[in-house]
Amino acid sequence: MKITVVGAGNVGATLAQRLIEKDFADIALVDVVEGIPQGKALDLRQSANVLGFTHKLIGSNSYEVTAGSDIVVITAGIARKPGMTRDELIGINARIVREVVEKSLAVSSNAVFIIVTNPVDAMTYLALKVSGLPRERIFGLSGVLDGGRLAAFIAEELNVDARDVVPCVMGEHGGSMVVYPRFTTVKGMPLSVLADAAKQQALAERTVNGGAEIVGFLKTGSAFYAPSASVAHMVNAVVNDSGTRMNCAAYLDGEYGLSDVVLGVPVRLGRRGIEEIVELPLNDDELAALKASSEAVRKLIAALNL
Ligand SMILES: NC(=O)C1=CN([C@@H]2O[C@H](COP(=O)(O)OP(=O)(O)OC[C@H]3O[C@@H](n4cnc5c(N)ncnc54)[C@H](O)[C@@H]3O)[C@@H](O)[C@H]2O)C=CC1
Ligand SMILES: O=C([O-])CC(=O)C(=O)O
Repeated sequence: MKITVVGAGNVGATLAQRLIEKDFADIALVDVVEGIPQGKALDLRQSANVLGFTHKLIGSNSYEVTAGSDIVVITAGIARKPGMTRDELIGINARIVREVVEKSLAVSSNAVFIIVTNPVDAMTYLALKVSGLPRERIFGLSGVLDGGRLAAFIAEELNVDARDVVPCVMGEHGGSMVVYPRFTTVKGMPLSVLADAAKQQALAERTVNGGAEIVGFLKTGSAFYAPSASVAHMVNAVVNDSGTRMNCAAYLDGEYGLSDVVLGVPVRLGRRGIEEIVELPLNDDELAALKASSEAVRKLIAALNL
């Protein structure tokens, strides 16, 4: 296996570290800034002796080293600062994602693409259109991260183990994201039963603002430990052809009554990418929230002028 990570910044470099330490694939780390991918890859390689991994890790400013990749993860782009929404990144990041998709695809025509760059739903849509690839092969990071945050907040609030939480956050990776208490469970019990309405509301609000909360602390950029762990979880499912269910930003073609839009929904991930889009039995209110979220993403997609 060979995995390319484009963008050797906070998310990309931490992801490269997580992946090389799993020792299941060669890793190519690419960035536009000279020296950064080379230096970070060299630094990581020097941990092989003590950590005991055997796969290759190369850093470069050129896509030659990425040729023949099975998976390409795109983290290239700018991150937001305090006071900004993810949407404000769209102009610069759309240009970057377009270029990265074209250059990566030219040398890895069979790869599965995982988009991280924000605003991720619109960037995943852009990547689909630029590449012309089937929707199974391009999807984005959203629900795994947002669900991980919800699980952390539930663990703190209800004094349970985060590992026992099966979270369900869908829709946009942005202000209109939707937390689904009926489909979020702790040891099989729905959050809608475990917590009163006010607590559910507070947990949902903190989840929706989870990214901004970290930006507020860090000041210079956004979260990267949980994001890189979330992408590694997605990569793992593809590498192992596991069929594991998780929520990702996927192109909808009639599912949930929505078409021609990218939105966070439950999917099964395997070697070919999205094996299945899972349609939960949402009630009218739950479906209305997902539709409203799709409208927010559609506005961003329209701004791409594709
Ligand atoms: N979808 C999600 O859940 C998440 C998305 N993100 C997004 O991921 C992106 C990256 O975040 P960070 O790693 O924290 O940012 P960062 O600023 O630490 O790293 C970004 C890297 O991209 C590189 N880059 C810029 N243009 C490039 C190009 N044309 N080709 C190759 N590399 C290029 C930069 O040189 C930099 O090293 C941001 O857009 C951020 O909003 C971050 C966390 C979660
Ligand atoms: O908040 C940001 O801008 C980065 C991101 O998407 C997240 O951490 O959820």
